[in-house]
Amino acid sequence: MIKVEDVHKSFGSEEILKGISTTFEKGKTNLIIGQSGSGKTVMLKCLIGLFRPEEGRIYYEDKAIQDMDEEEQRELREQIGMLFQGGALFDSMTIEENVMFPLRMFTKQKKADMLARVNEVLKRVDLENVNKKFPAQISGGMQKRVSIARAIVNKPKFLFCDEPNSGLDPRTATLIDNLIQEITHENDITTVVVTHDMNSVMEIGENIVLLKKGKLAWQGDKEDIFKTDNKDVVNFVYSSDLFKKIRNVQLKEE
Ligand SMILES: Nc1ncnc2c1ncn2[C@@H]1O[C@H](COP(=O)(O)OP(=O)(O)OP(=O)(O)O)[C@@H](O)[C@H]1O
Repeated sequence: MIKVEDVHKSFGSEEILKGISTTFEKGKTNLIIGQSGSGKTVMLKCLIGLFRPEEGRIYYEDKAIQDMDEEEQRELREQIGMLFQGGALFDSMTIEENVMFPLRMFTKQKKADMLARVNEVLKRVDLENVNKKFPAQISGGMQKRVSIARAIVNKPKFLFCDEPNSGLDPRTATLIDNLIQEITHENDITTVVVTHDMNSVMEIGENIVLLKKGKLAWQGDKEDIFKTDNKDVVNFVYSSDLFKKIRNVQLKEE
């Protein structure tokens, strides 16, 4: 579980996060949604410690990052898996080397043990016989699977994903969403996904945090989101053309 308490983050005189308080739950896919510029990525970067909020606290389980000494912060970094926008694989490394990277960085395991774990996670994401290929030699969807394998190879307790299915066709995007959710459940991970994709909201929205201009506008799950009258939620949901069309059809039928 990650608990966020009254987080403020500014750049110069511009306050981007204006006192966010929320909880991201363990064993669930927690989504941060909101219009472009609402502060989703800044929030994610505060969560992983890339940005330091001027005010507020971020608790990992019982301990706030702000109270951790260097050793505790290093331990926390080891427990974090990250899936960046676009996958961000190292082009000059093979798939196997890419996935092994966090193990080489954070552990002192023997090569054979690392390789066994790499093969285990590649199998989990349904990728076999690609070990010696380079990222450019496999499809975008496969690259995304490799990124997921790399994000979970060191058995993280916390997984952060920034727009994990951007640039993928809808079917592959759904497969990636479902894979992230399955892995979250299997390993009881606290997963936080930044997305503006309504399909993701409907597929894996177990705890959805809606940001609007740096404030928390609404929180609920994928069932709640279609029941609420909250104006910001309705505006967000029906800003998607697909949902506007579905809504029009429903209105015509009534
Ligand atoms: N390093 C930075 N320095 C200055 N301003 C920043 C920095 N990072 C983000 N911002 C500003 O913070 C605001 C929120 O940006 P953020 O990237 O969090 O939006 P977002 O909700 O993730 O949008 P999108 O969906 O377009 O990615 C923007 O106005 C952006 O210009």
